[in-house]
Amino acid sequence: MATLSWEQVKAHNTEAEAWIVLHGSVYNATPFLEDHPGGRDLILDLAGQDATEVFEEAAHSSDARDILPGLLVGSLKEYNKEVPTSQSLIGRTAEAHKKSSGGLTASWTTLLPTVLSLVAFAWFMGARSNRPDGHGDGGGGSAQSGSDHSWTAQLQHLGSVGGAVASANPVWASLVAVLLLSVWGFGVFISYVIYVDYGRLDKYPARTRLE
Ligand code: HEM
Repeated sequence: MATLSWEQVKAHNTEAEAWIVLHGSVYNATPFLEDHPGGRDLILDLAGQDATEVFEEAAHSSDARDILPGLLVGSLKEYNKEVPTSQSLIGRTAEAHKKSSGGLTASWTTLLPTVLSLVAFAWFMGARSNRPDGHGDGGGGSAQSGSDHSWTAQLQHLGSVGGAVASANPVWASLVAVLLLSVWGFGVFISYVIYVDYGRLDKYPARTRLE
């Protein structure tokens, strides 16, 4: 690949030879001028110059970037500017978004309800088997002790009702459990799809600006 100097780049500032510099590489934009969705003038105004910042500010898509290799002339001899691509900005924006939501990343939002339900289930089962009477799970418990109105007693009661249903009709109980799990899984899946889609700003028009 040809190594070019700034003098050479600056000399190619006409419509017939409109060279622009992007991230230290030199491109001849002339064949693409008429096809540029942002208009030919935007590129022509920058002919013979470094267009990296404005190019990235316009958040060009990966489709736009795929055009570049076909226009490549060479690389600039000296170029030490580090301009992040809007593609990497998108990655960082998604990352920052994750952090700003209190560390509740996609995997946590998936894991947390699972862990909590498992803990609650284990606790219910434990509480149920530790009941002093051990019988009458279906409706018993309302007159067990003075603490029955506390939330823990209510939860234990709920657990014992669940346990009674499960032992009375395990097939039905498993079907309900599977149904609930599927609804929950579908919810997690949909929120994840929305999240990932949201993070992919490159899918939207180039005029989308990154904050
Ligand atoms: C050879 C270099 C360039 C190529 C291959 C290119 C390619 C494209 C493509 C394919 C789009 C459509 C949207 C997308 O896919 O991102 C676009 C839009 C755009 N480009 Fe470029 N571009 C180049 C240089 C520039 C430069 C130097 C500017 C300077 C400001 C610029 C500004 C814009 C703007 C503002 C839009 C949005 C147009 C709109 O949404 O109406 N582009 N470009």
